[in-house]
Amino acid sequence: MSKSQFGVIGLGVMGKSLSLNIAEKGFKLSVYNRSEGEEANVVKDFLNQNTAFNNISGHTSIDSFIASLETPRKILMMIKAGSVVDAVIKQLEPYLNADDILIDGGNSHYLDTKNRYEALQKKGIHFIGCGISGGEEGARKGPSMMPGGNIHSYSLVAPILEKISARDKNNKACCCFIANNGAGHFVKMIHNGVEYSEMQLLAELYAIMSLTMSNEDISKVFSNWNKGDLSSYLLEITANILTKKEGNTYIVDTILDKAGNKGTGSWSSKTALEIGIPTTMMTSAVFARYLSSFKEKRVQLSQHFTKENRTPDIPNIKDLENAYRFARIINHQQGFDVINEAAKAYNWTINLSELARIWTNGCIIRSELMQQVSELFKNQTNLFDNIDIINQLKSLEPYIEEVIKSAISNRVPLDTFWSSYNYWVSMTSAKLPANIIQAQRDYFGAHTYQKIDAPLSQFFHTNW
Ligand SMILES: NC(=O)C1=CN([C@@H]2O[C@H](COP(=O)(O)OP(=O)(O)OC[C@H]3O[C@@H](n4cnc5c(N)ncnc54)[C@H](OP(=O)(O)O)[C@@H]3O)[C@@H](O)[C@H]2O)C=CC1
Ligand SMILES: O=C(CO)[C@H](O)[C@H](O)COP(=O)(O)O
Repeated sequence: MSKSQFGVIGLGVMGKSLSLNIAEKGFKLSVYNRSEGEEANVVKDFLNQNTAFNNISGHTSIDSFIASLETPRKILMMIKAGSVVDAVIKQLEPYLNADDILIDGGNSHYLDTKNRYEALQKKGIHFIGCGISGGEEGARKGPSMMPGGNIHSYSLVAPILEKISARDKNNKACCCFIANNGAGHFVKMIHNGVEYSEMQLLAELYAIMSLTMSNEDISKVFSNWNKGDLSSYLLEITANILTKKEGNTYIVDTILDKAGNKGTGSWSSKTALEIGIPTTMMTSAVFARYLSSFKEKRVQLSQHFTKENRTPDIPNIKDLENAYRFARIINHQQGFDVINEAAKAYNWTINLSELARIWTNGCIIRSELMQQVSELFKNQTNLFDNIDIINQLKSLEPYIEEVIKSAISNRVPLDTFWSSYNYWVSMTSAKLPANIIQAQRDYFGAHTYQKIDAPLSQFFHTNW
């Protein structure tokens, strides 16, 4: 019997969908899932539910899984990130030979990927840390794929990865080699950071609009926006979420307002803090999720505030639309800025235009704006180097100001909209009050300061 061209380890949400996608594209595939305890029937159930595919073989032992694969082996791990990945690599290692290719498609931390890449490289095993985005549906129909490692190992699996990934508007695969070692997982991490802000902006719009509007009406506005330059996957699904009912009840009205997270947003923020890039929006979106988790405390404290019996004064739809347009540009600039700086720090050559291109379809942050960003990055690496973007943000400024004023008057927290505004105003201010910070630092700690009227190489100290 001929051997399989590809193997997938892990038949969870993503692993199952990717396996079906790979099989559908005609590749002979082997799948493996652990089979202890509750997991006893995972592989059997998967095969039984997908009898239409006769090119998938299922395995519950590593021995038979490995023996079923042609060499060099090409294996995708689609498993829980963290120590599980190390444990599975440890299980696989005795069976792997030089030139075999192991891909980690989960949301692993890029520094873990770097370490795994270097450890496996010593044995001649190719390791590819591949960010994959698109959720369950994207994985089944075509995700956006962000492989990192080295270009040689990528070239060995490119025919499969590029075949199963989404297509951009020119029918090109939404998959390309990102850069060395952990770069693929790095950009996926920042993708998720941008995703956090995009989600939070929509949640904040919902917060302010629902003061006077029904779910149905908010959904109509979002659907309308989704027909033009604001269109995005997240806007589309949020419009759908708002109208979904169970019986007579809107499901969204019954969902507890405590947001979860699996870590990639906070990793993005920590990384940005470490390399000194102000990703204020994704960071405030992470904190907004954390704040939401204090539900019991919030309920207790809210008792000190009675709702005023007056009609809320909410901004008009045009203000909201333009504030949203403004904040999304800032969010994308911040996300790509941290990627650009990290690329310098880690010596990665990342083509930002190409990265934005593979995010135009398949992934969670796919959007019309991403398409425009991909075009803009053909000529520059910073959106603020484009005069049309500056003029657009300038013209949008009054709208976000109206939205913020209204949020204050209605006591609605708009963490991420505020962040975008503050960032923009700071970034476009020639003078900030950091002279006071420098004086304070020098006062209490003799940290010294530079002067506006002296060469920047000179540092001064005052005996305050
Ligand atoms: N869901 C999503 O939208 C996306 C998820 N990802 C990432 O992809 C990866 C998989 O996610 P997803 O499919 O959603 O997760 P699931 O929880 O659905 O599946 C997790 C998989 O990991 C396996 N696993 C868990 N613990 C162990 C262990 N100790 N030893 C061996 N195998 C183990 C599970 O096996 P078992 O069934 O036996 O428990 C299962 O196959 C994660 O890193 C996730 O962050 C990336 C993009 C999108
Ligand atoms: O990677 C993803 C989408 O791109 C996953 O869905 C991820 O789990 C989302 O992150 P979180 O659970 O922290 O919201």
